[in-house]
Amino acid sequence: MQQTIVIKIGSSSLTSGEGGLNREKINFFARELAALQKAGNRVLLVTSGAVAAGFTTIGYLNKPKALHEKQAAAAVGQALLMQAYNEAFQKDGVSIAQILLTRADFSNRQRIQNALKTLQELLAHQIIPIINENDTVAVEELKFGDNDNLSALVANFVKANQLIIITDMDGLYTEDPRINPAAKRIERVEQFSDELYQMAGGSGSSVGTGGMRSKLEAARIATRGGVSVFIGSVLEQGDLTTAVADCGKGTYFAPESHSLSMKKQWVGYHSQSQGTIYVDQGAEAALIMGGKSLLPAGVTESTGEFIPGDVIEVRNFEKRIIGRGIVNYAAWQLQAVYGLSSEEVQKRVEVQRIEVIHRDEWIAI
Ligand SMILES: Nc1ncnc2c1ncn2[C@@H]1O[C@H](COP(=O)(O)OP(=O)(O)O)[C@@H](O)[C@H]1O
Ligand SMILES: N[C@@H](CCC(=O)OP(=O)(O)O)C(=O)O
Repeated sequence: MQQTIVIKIGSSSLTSGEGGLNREKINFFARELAALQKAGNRVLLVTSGAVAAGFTTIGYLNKPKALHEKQAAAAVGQALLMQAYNEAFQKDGVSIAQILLTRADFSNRQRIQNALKTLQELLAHQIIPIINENDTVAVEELKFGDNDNLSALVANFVKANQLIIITDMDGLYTEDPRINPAAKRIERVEQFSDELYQMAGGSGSSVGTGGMRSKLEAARIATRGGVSVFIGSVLEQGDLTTAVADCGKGTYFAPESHSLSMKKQWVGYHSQSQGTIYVDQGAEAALIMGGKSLLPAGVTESTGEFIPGDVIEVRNFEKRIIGRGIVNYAAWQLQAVYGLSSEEVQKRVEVQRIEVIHRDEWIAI
């Protein structure tokens, strides 16, 4: 069966710790991806490695931390990365294309629809799109940073069958094996839990960014969109095909059977939030367990200058994010009715809908 497969390769798998590209590895991955495409699949690559590839050319001794330095390194490295991929894929007679995206592009309907049409056109012509974050223009607060989340959004957007996240570790372990060598690998995940998130730590290498935590977040986003996910290693010839065939060296995540609608995906993951609403424990339970809408009675505070129709974040009494939704009140209207009954609210403000967030426009995170 022809499948649409998004493959994400992290910096740790493409570069050396001291910076610079590892051409042998790039040639190897190009061969693996070409084989997958020749087997009849639609293949997209999300690649990291621009910063790690470029920083030595600029003269930095280590992977830079300041944003302007990372952006400069990425500008140098992205060209080197594409040059290396181009030469590698040419050997297998495969053409490639470069796509650079930012988080802001996903929140803009027209821009992302254009990107989708471009991707579809490329795939129809057997060209492998190679996607990275547009590091030089991304603003710090809105950066993907690690590409794991970017790969999940891409996978959902193209309605991929599988997302394969290739890293330097053969899957998710009960603890970072670099810290505890006795940690055990988790073969399959059917359901996400707090316990699972506690296992996943940050990056263990000098070139990686998000570690297992951001990979787990990406797996959650993609599986909610109906995409199967694999996190693991691809080291030898045939490993990628094996990973796609459900017997790779890593951890598999089952897709949710009732995947989120495009609208809910947009609310939860693509859109930019314009403010935050804080709710009490009763409202949290109603939203999370009861499948109910949020009413003013459960709101304790809000921040941001939102207007009706904006997407906002919802946080609980511990200030932990619990979800996102489309708000039916302007910030000033909501401020006038915190904690009030719906009857009281109607006397004080004029709103289209009494619910602060309707349950159909709410997504738990
Ligand atoms: N529970 C865990 N299981 C496996 N790896 C983990 C875990 N927690 C943290 N890690 C770390 O995550 C790293 C992979 O993430 P990262 O360095 O961001 O790689 P990449 O560049 O491939 O995205 C591993 O090298 C490992 O040290
Ligand atoms: N867009 C950046 C990604 C940075 C990064 O380190 O990501 P990752 O290796 O996936 O954790 C780059 O190309 O360098």
